[in-house]
Amino acid sequence: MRADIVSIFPEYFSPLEVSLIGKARASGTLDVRLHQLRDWAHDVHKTVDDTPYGGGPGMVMKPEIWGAALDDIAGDGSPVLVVPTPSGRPFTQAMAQELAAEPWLVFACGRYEGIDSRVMVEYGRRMRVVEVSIGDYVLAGGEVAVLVMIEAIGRLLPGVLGNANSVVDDSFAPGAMENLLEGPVYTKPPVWREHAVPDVLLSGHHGKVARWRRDQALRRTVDNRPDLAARLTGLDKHDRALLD
Ligand SMILES: NC(=O)c1ccno1
Repeated sequence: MRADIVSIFPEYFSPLEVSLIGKARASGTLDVRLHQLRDWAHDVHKTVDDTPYGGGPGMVMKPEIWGAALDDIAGDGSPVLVVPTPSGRPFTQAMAQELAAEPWLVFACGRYEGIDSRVMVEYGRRMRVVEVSIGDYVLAGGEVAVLVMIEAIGRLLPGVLGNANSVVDDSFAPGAMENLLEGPVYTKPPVWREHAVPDVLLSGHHGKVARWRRDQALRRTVDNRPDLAARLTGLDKHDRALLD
């Protein structure tokens, strides 16, 4: 996968040089290319924003600058243009899976009050444009949201995770874990400051361990995400007794 990131703060993305994503880049699985948006602004101050039509606070990012940058980066290609914004569609594990199947993503990091909306209309004519929110809160710009998305997407790429099975057991992963949060996890020692690991996990009985883990996931989902619990399907009598 190729991932182009356009930002006025490309230095935000140094974390993409370490850990799993750094290894994915080194192996060639993920080709991240950073672009300084101001390189397409040719006035002496490298201006990328201006006042909003209709008045109101803040500044809006200029369409000409974004157009020049995206034309150069995308050329005649048709990447998926991903625009982080609080007003976008929710970024979910399912969307991460969907985007991980794409060969080429271009991330446009807005700042100030956002990018002139005509940019998304213009590029929607020649490529898929997704405006995405990582949560119901407002950040100072799209950079942190792109870090989140690249991590969530990059870990799904073939060979990035040492154990591909761990993706299957992810919280929110489509399938058995969909709408279920992961339960508690433990490692050695078996007792730590009087806190003992649940006996079932030491039993070696795989069936009982699986049942216990699902019960814990159900309980955590009901406690922390009743909205997800309401969407759970395929629950048996045992599950329902836990939820009530
Ligand atoms: N919530 C978000 O995804 C976001 C992106 C930029 N500002 O907030």
